[in-house]
Amino acid sequence: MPSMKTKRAPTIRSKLLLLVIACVVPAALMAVALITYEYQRTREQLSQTLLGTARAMMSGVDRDLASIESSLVALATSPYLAANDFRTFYDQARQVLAARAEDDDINIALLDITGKQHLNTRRPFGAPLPVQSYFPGLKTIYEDGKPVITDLFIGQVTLTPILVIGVPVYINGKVAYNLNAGIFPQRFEELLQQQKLPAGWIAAIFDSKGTIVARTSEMQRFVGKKATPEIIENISANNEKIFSSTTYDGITMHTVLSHSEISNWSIAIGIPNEAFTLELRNTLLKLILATLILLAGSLAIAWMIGGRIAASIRGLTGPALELGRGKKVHVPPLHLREADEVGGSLIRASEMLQKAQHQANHDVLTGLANRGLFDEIVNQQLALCERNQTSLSVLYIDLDGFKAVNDAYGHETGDQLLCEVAARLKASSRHSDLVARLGGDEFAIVMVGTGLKDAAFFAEKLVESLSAVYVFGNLSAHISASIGVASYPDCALTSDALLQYADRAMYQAKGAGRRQAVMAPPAERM
Ligand SMILES: Nc1nc2c(ncn2[C@@H]2O[C@H](COP(=O)(O)OP(=O)(O)OP(=O)(O)O)[C@@H](O)[C@H]2O)c(=O)[nH]1
Repeated sequence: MPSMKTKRAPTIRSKLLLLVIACVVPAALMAVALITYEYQRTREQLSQTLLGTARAMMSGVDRDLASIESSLVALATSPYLAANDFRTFYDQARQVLAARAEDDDINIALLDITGKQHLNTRRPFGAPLPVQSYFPGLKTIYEDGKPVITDLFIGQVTLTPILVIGVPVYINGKVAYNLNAGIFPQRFEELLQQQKLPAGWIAAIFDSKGTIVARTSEMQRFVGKKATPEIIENISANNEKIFSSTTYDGITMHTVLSHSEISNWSIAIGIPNEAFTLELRNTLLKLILATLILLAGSLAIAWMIGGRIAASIRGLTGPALELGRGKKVHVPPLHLREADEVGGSLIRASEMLQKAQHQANHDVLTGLANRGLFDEIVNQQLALCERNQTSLSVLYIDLDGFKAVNDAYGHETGDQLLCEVAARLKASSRHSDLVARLGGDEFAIVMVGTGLKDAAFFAEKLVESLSAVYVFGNLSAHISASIGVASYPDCALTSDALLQYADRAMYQAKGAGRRQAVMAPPAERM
């Protein structure tokens, strides 16, 4: 026969643990996916909000520049310029600056085409001034007569980074001078600070070449410096952009950039990536921790419940074995409905088995032992008698005149009479004796530890008891009994022989006139 490897089936506990894992892990993964999705959404929303802020800041800068430019354009029409009255024009320019109270970081200068400064509000009128000033875009004012906003450069008077808005001054239809306003970058730093960005966030303004004009932090260190290549690359794209960049200090920033078509300047706002990811990481860590706690708790509960279920099921093992042995099954409460139901089924199966066993060994009408059981018990008891040197007697009982009762009162009354006979036999015999119905109106009794004489004495009494009138309602029946008695070891040594001799003696009783007991003679012993 081929060898068969039996694989051990998984336990309830392992199945429950698997169930818990199958429930908790997908839920946790789903939560991770949702949190990550939410994180991406928030990041996207924040990017859009930031872009809006950058756009608003950029137009604030544009408005500021435009306002300065328009003040200059108005001043450039001053009649004092045409009259070469620079002294009065100087005072007028100062008044314009004074009217713009917040503009102490602006100065006004008047230059001719050679770059000679005729006045500069940063110096008293008449004080020496650079004879050949130059700023980027100076020439174009004379060439195309249009205002210019320069990039950041080092001013000749202040020797610090500065930028200039220059407008043409027309005299007799020709550009005779350029009137310009020098603006310190600090003006834009203030504009950035007004936004009150959260700590760690950085905003910066860049001119058209990507030079840092203002920055929310470390202004002194960075002003006039070129932006990082990533920023410059995105500035040149001339668009609104959301991208990742790294600062000079090596901090990776989530950056938004807004570019102005008017000034050609740009504003960038950056949030450290760390600020973004830290929140996500913390949330994910909390989720993982919560999942682990939940998993551990659920596994512990599953382990406990699995143990209880297993104990309930194992509680059925004993009753199942009892059932197998044909014993009456007792099932204790198992505290699990299904196990209790199986236990109940085992009890019912045991009851059915017991009933079947009883039916196999007993007479259906009287409930007495049948011939099979009688033979079995006689054989068992004979073995004991042989070992213990004790005696045993068999009484073979046949009713006299029973057929007449059947015939006179019917079969049912005959049955009732047979039951009454059985009851009288049971009532007369000892607990240790076995009463059997061998068939029809024939009965037998095996009397353990009883010799031939005692058995014969008992048989005679039994004849009288069985011959007493039988009353069923208003019916009364008269029968009697003939009994043959045989004993071990006096008459026979085997069950068959004992029954045979008792039967023969019973026939002798019949032959002798019925209603009597006859002993099998010891002489007939085999
Ligand atoms: N009511 C009933 N009658 C049965 C049953 N089994 C057998 N009999 C009848 O019992 C009778 C037994 O026959 P006999 O032993 O000849 O009847 P008897 O009148 O006692 O005859 P003797 O033994 O010679 O006295 C038969 O008529 C059977 O049909 C039973 O279970 N119920």
